[in-house]
Amino acid sequence: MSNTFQYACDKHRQDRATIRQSVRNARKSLTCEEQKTAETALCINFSQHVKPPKNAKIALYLSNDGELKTNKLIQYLIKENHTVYLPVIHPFNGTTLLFQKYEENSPMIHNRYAILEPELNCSHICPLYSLDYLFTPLVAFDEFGNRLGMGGGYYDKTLANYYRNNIAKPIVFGLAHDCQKVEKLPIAAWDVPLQHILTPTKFYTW
Ligand SMILES: Nc1nc2c(c(=O)[nH]1)N(C=O)[C@@H](CNc1ccc(C(=O)N[C@@H](CCC(=O)O)C(=O)O)cc1)CN2
Ligand SMILES: Nc1ncnc2c1ncn2[C@@H]1O[C@H](COP(=O)(O)OP(=O)(O)OP(=O)(O)O)[C@@H](O)[C@H]1O
Repeated sequence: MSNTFQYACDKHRQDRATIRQSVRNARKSLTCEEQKTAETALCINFSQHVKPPKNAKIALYLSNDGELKTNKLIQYLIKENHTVYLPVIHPFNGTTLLFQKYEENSPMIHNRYAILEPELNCSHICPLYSLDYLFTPLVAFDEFGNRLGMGGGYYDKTLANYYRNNIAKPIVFGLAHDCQKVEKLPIAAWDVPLQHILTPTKFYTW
């Protein structure tokens, strides 16, 4: 590998890490009150812009690290007779995600990042292509629908074949606070762009 190419790669990685750190700090400094308001506004904005099919299968996540809280949205979706799925880090490869059905009384455990996930139960796993909607967490997004995550590459790896194979389902959304929007992200070849982003006040479509 040439020195120039190596320098460009290192710079790119460093730029992504800098944005990741500054946006993580911004969302973590939101007050409890701001988080609560955002969580309620998200439910309202969802019901105005997103019209799931009847009895839809919808993957979300449980919030961590200042992420937009999803608890109210999950309760709302269950009440509307949709089925909610949460990510579980794959027990064998440890690098991709499975999506497991979540109900109020589902047994939960902490994963390696101390994020709650359903205790693995193979009969409750939904194949990716049977999900109607997949809501991904993200650290930063830009006006082109690019997504920067926590840096584990879990969603990118899970969705790697998605666009290549031109698969219709699931529709992939990002969920974020408004303060997570940046002008332009330095993108990587493996980044999976989003079709929609929902924030407490906006709905973006590409
Ligand atoms: N709520 C939520 N769930 C999710 C994700 C997410 O971004 N948010 N993920 C999205 O992919 C996956 C988990 N990915 C994650 C990757 C890194 C860290 C994290 O906190 N990293 C620490 C360093 C941890 C270590 O030292 O091992 C850090 O950067 O401070 C958290 C989640 C699956 N579940
Ligand atoms: N499709 C893929 N195939 C192989 N490696 C991948 C793939 N996607 C991502 N990676 C690897 O994962 C690492 C982390 O990727 P990246 O920084 O884009 O994660 P992220 O999008 O921020 O995290 P996440 O998707 O977990 O929220 C990268 O260093 C890259 O090498």
